[in-house]
Amino acid sequence: MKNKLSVSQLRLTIGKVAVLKDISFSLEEGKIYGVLGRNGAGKTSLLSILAGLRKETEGFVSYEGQPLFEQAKAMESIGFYYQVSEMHESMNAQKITELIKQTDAFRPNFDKVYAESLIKKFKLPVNKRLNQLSKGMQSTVWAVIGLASRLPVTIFDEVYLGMDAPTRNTFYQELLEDHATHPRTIILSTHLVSEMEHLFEHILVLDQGQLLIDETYERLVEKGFKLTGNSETVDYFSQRFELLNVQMLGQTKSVAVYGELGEETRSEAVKAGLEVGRISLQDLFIYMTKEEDDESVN
Ligand SMILES: Nc1ncnc2c1ncn2[C@@H]1O[C@H](COP(=O)(O)OP(=O)(O)OP(=O)(O)O)[C@@H](O)[C@H]1O
Repeated sequence: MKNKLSVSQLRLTIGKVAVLKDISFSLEEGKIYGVLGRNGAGKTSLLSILAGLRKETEGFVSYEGQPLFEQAKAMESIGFYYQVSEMHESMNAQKITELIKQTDAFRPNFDKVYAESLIKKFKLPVNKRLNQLSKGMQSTVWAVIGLASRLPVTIFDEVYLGMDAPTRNTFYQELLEDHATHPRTIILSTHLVSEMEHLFEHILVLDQGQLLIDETYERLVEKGFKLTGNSETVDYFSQRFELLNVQMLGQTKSVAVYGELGEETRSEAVKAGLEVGRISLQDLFIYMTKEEDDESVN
């Protein structure tokens, strides 16, 4: 598949703070990406660079092979939808109907009929101004605009945080259905890992400004697993992998590890009496991004 966006040795420094550190990856056409990271990991900073809204300090960011920043084609093709409170004041003074009309005029792929059907589905009051809506409703309006714009690259930076659970659920369903009929590159940043993981085809994990993981969803969840059993046997097998977490349950040891297990090692481990289990993406994310002094992770 063709690469849409590429990032090479990207660094972003703000003041004296190294916000993004030597990041390289490519995003393919038509895939849904999850960008995961704890608070302050650098998600918004990275996504605003991908949207061409911020310039990197060092490195190279390209859209379809051309430098991205201030490139007209990239600006027309990439949409960035983020948390409501940060949206521009003048936009928030508009009615939903006006916003739809305006978007229809400047986004060539915008599907007005689809937008109106979503507005109905989400029960949004079309004649109210955005700043008269609740935070969750405002987020939903931007999610609707983002979906119906059908841009080649759509970035949702935690736009769903203000929505309640049923609204988020409808948004996820719509996103999957619309992506199936109109494939395009979609990037979703979140820390709502367990509730959104079914959406992702590929995952990037950021941690303290570094890219920790760049992996397909399938391979990522396959590479995280748990070995449980006799302590010495667990140690013998787990030393071949990256150790993520250790738990002692009496004489039984349970470790979460990351790496290529392979069928041969799996059957050896099972033969040696170990239980080999899966770990959820959420746990994998927690283990990989925990800090030394985090007490919430045992
Ligand atoms: N304008 C700025 N001036 C100084 N530091 C900044 C600025 N913008 C971001 N940062 C710093 O960059 C780091 C990454 O911030 P960013 O907003 O990209 O993280 P995030 O992963 O999106 O976090 P969250 O999940 O909390 O929204 C943080 O340490 C933040 O304090």
